[in-house]
Amino acid sequence: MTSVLDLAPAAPVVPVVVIEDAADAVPLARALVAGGLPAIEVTLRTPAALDAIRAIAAEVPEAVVGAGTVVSPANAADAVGAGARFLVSPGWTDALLAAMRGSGVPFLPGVSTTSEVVALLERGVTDMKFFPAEAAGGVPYLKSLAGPLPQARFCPTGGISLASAPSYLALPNVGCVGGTWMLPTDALAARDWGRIETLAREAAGLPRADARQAQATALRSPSGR
Ligand SMILES: O=C(O)C(=O)C[C@H](O)[C@H](O)COP(=O)(O)O
Repeated sequence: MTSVLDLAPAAPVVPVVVIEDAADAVPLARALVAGGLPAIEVTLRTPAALDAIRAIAAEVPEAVVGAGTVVSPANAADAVGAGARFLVSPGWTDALLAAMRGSGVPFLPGVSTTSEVVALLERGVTDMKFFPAEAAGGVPYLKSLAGPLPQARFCPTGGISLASAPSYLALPNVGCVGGTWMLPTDALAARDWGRIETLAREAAGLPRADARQAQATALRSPSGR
C-alpha cells in the first residue's frame, strides 16, 4: 500500500480543507490541482465534508482526495465510502488504527509525543502526522526524534506557514507538510479560486528534503556520478 507521504511525489504540501458548502468542493479542488497540489485532505469537521469528498472523487480525477479529522472507526468507513483515497487523524487509539488499517487505503495516524511514535512503530506503522506541529515542538522536536527513531516519517501539520514549511521539509524524517495557509478564509468566502490557485502554486514550489539532497548531489557532481 502506497504511503500517504508518497501519494504526491511532486507536491510537498497537503492542503487541509474545511468545506462549509459542498458546492465549493469541485472548483476548490480544481484550483488546488491547477496550482500543483493534487493530494487534498478534506476535514470531516463540517456536515458538507462527505458530500465534498464524493464530489471531488467523482469530478476531479486528477485530485487524490482524502479525509482528515478521522477520529472514529465510523468516520473511516464513511470517508472511504464517499471516495476518500487516504485517511488522516489528529491522534490515534488502537480501535481507530484497526479501522484505518482495515479501510484498505493509506492512512496517517496523528502523534505529538515520543511515546506515541514508539507505540505506532511497535504496531508496524512508520508514517505519521505530527500534530499540532508548531505547538508540539515544531522543527527542533522532529529533529530530536530523527536520532533515536529514524524509521519514523512525518507529515507535520498545525500552525505551519509558507515561511516555516521549508525548515520542516528540509528534515530527513519529513515527507510532506500539511496546512491551510493556501486557503485563506476571505478567499474561500469570496470563492476566489484564482487566488487559491496562486497560493497553491507557491506552496507546490517548495523543495522537499529528497529534492534538496538530489540537488546538492548534482551540484557536487555535475556529471551525476
Ligand atoms: O482537522 C484535523 O484533523 C486536524 O488535525 C487539524 C488540521 O491539521 C489543522 O487544523 C491544520 O490547520 P493549520 O494549523 O491552519 O495549518
